[in-house]
Amino acid sequence: MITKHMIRTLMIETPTVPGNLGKVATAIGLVGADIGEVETVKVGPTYTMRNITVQVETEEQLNEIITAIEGLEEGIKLHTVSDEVLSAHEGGKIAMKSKMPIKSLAELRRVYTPGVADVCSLIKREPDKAEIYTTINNSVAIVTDGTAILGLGNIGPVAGMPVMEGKAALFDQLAGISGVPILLDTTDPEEIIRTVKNIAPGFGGILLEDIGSPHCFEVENRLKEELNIPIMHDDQHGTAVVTLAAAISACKSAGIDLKEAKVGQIGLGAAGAAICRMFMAYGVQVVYGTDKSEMAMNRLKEYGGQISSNIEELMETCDIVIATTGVPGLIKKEFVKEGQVILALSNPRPEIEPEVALEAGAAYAADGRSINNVLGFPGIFRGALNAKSKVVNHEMLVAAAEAIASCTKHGDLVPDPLQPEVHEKVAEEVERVARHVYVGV
Ligand SMILES: NC(=O)c1ccc[n+]([C@@H]2O[C@H](COP(=O)([O-])OP(=O)(O)OC[C@H]3O[C@@H](n4cnc5c(N)ncnc54)[C@H](O)[C@@H]3O)[C@@H](O)[C@H]2O)c1
Ligand SMILES: O=C(O)C[C@H](O)C(=O)O
Ligand SMILES: [Mg+2]
Repeated sequence: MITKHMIRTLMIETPTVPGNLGKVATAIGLVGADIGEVETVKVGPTYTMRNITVQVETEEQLNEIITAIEGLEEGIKLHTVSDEVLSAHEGGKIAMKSKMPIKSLAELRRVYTPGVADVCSLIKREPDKAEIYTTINNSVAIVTDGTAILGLGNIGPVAGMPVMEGKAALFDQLAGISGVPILLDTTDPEEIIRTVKNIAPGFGGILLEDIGSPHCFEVENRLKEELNIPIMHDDQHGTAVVTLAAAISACKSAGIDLKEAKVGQIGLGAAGAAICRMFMAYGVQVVYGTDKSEMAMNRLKEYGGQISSNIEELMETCDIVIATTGVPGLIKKEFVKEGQVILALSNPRPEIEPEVALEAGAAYAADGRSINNVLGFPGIFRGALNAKSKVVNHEMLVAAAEAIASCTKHGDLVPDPLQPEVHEKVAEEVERVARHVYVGV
């Protein structure tokens, strides 16, 4: 079954007679669409109204469903077709809210002036007190210049805002962190660095998001040198953590030693380069790579990786293949080798659909929806902030990968991202390693 990416909700009326819902379901199924939720909105004496969610590949397929349902007789009526994903975004997904009630003058004076002046003066005298009396230490700036939004490319920061709001929503719900989207109207590395440094006093950490390569490398390295708070480019290190966790789990299930496996990467941009470095630092002996950019290939050589001249050659050589190109369908099913592990991580659509890779002989296959940095970044920042760490370093990232792998059931590649224990475990391990490094044990 190919994953279908368009989700629509159909409001359908059927006479309250057994068998009518079945006719609707058959009409949808014959077109090749998938049915998601079925919600009964109203059961009347003569008719029943339901919202049926369908997942389709294209507009044409949606139109075929509409025609098929309209063609059903016996009083079956299609009332509306709505796009619930779009509706869910109306007004945006996040808000800055007060934690304090302000309903009386006494409360107003406590929360704001004149009371607040004493708190300001205290922080002026003792700057460390900002950690206790402000939200700074629990806030992370989610910074993008819009140059590599998902696999959609350079669509600009405003078009990328739904992703940044999504990251903020995940920070809140999975780790209790206030994530604040910051959209930059520049793609110049120097300007990005200057801007982030100028806003840094308001944050306990900085998450760089969907900033394309190669400028993301300089931006991240310089900010790490010049600022004293945890900084992480999610597309690089968040992705590398989760990919390493998935590879550890796949190898454990398949009885292979990851360090001896031949790992191959298609796409060596922000995500690909970091995955390569992480796997090598973990102890993987050989990492092969291919990219259409010569600069990216040179980077691979610098890291000690081996170049494959094309995708076919890489697929032929490797046990574990990781793709981060942003190009849907790039890996043809004919390239898949029996028993291979294929992680096609591009969002919103992978280089090969997991179902296609499995049918073609892969032992394990997954896409960027399940192997996603959502499993890493909330807990990594929770742990770093709890430890009052000034950095996010390699040891903390490996601890996060091992924590994710330890929460994964045998036969799965990664755990369910909505399982709170996963994020708690990642946070706990990252905090433990960060504290260990700090006290210099
Ligand atoms: N699942 C996740 O958690 C996750 C996280 C980060 C990025 N990603 C996905 O990875 C993809 C890349 O993101 P990025 O931030 O690394 O972008 P990027 O622009 O930094 O890197 C993309 C790289 O792919 C290369 N490439 C493009 N087309 C190619 C082709 N036909 N053959 C070989 N190489 C090709 C480019 O030259 C570039 O080096 C995106 O689709 C993104 O959604 C997924
Ligand atoms: O944001 C995501 O869902 C994944 C990742 O950061 C991406 O850019 O694809
Ligand atoms: Mg991203």
